[in-house]
Amino acid sequence: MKSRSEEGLLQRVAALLAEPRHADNPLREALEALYLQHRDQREQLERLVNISDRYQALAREAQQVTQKRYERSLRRQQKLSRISDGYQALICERNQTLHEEAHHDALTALPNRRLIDEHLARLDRDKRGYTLALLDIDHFKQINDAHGHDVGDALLVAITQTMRESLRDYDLCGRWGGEEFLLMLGDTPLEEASRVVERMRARLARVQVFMAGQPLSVTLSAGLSERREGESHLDTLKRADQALLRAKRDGRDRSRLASH
Ligand SMILES: Nc1nc2c(ncn2[C@@H]2O[C@H](COP(=O)(O)OP(=O)(O)OP(=O)(O)O)[C@@H](O)[C@H]2O)c(=O)[nH]1
Repeated sequence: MKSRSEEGLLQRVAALLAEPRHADNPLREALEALYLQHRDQREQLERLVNISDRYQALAREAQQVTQKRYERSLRRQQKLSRISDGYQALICERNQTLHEEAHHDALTALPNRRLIDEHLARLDRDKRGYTLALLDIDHFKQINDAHGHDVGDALLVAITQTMRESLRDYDLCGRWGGEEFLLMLGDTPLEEASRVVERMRARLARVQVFMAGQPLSVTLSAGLSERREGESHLDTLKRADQALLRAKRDGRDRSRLASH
């Protein structure tokens, strides 16, 4: 703050003022007043510089505290948002699982009645042509009675696996009831659907599960109906069911087509 030459000058002035031989000097009084005024101003300036330094230190400290607080709050926000993202992903996954469970059969994982109904309603809305095929395992009760429900279940699972593999990408197969399945073949006329179903029945007849080393297999009967112009899926279904009944009556292990 004080330069060395200024300090030296002040010391010289103070020494001159202290000299008794200058006591009567006419300039002494003015010099002393100047000296005192300068000293006051210097002290005042030093105080101001001190205040300014303290203020700057405080401002720096406050800025650091604010910065730390901001970083802490940012970290907390990031953590919360990570938790919230994870939670949302979990809810989304849960919803998907719930949706899957609500629309699929627990044993075979095939679409259940609810999903089938939604699909049929969509087909009706789209006013597209389609053929429905009801497939029913023949004498399934005998399998259950002779070998137990678990073997029946295993056979159902094996059959649905093969059904899924035999379907075209745009077809849908659902579990209609216990041992009954519904194929929904969009944009497929009756004759073409019949070929698809016959191919599938032939493959399904070759599916086997083993019981005490003995192979078990089943045959399936099918009833097919093609949607008539303006008809609702309920009527198409009814005609497929009647055709299935005929297939059963005619000896099972065969398909019957409803008149179009
Ligand atoms: N293991 C097992 N059996 C089932 C399941 N759902 C239905 N069933 C059985 O399937 C059998 C169906 O019997 P029915 O309706 O008399 O028909 P079926 O014996 O196949 O005779 P037809 O259809 O006339 O050829 C019953 O014994 C049901 O208990 C299931 O999820 N698992």
